[in-house]
Amino acid sequence: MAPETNTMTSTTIGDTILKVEHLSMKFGGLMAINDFSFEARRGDITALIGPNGAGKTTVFNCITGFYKPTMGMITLRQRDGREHLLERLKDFEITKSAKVARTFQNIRLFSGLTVLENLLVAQHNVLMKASGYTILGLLGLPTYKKAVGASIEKAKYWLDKADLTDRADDPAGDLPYGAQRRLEIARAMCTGPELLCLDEPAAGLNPRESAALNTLLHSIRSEGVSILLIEHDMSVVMEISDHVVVLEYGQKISDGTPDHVKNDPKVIAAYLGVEDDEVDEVIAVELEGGDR
Ligand SMILES: Nc1ncnc2c1ncn2[C@@H]1O[C@H](COP(=O)(O)OP(=O)(O)OP(=O)(O)O)[C@@H](O)[C@H]1O
Repeated sequence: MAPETNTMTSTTIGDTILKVEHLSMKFGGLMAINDFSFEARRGDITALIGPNGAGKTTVFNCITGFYKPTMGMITLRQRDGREHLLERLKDFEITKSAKVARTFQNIRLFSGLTVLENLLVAQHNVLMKASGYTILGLLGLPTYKKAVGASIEKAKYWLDKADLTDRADDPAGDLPYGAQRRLEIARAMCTGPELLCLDEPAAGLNPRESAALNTLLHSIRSEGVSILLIEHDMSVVMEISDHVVVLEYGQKISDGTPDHVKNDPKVIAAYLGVEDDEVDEVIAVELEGGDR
């Protein structure tokens, strides 16, 4: 069990951790997200998929405080029952108070710092709090020393989970691409999130790296941490997700289990690039196919 990570119990499985209601985001004349609602359940891996430009990253940016939505409500419900309206919080409060962590499409590590240092820097907030924000605290307070010990334990734990222990002292920038992706996720886990948002974590990975990523995500889920994922690689989505939500042109077109979504004619039409007025035709053909 990860240091300070809560255990998943029967009372917490299956309840809602994130509720997005009537979310809209307008950029000038472009309605990037239009009245979009969905829920992510605690302990699930929820995937947000859709064609290029559908609005997936915009939704992530609204959830994690990088954008203020034009309209809508985003509620994060913590294990202890506390609720946070994310659209009202600043991005750092979303990480610190609501316990939402994220990674980005492009890797954002401290490439000159070692792998271990990247994981310790992520725990800066906890360490500073334990120091009482004073130099005396840094030098002598027992609470600070205890917090340092706990941070190192947590870093070691996630190094192991991300299969990076043997690279702990190497500069992060020297790691192969797939290992850098896992380090980013391990670093996000060191902030102690309840919800982890991953923007295309499998992009650019080879099959072996992709399998290592899946193992890491499964182990995160087994700790009771919920995952919200944007992903283009359908084999990753279908293999690891409990729940899939599909966006097209900023609107939800499907929502359900991977099997449900995979067989949804609207999703098939969206991915095949069928025009709106041809969707009914595609659906009819699919339904006929289903009857055979
Ligand atoms: N800051 C911005 N200013 C103006 N338009 C934006 C901004 N961010 C996103 N958009 C537009 O909003 C729409 C949705 O973009 P978004 O990046 O959210 O889609 P996406 O589904 O994540 O795409 P991809 O799969 O290609 O990453 C696009 O038309 C995009 O050009």
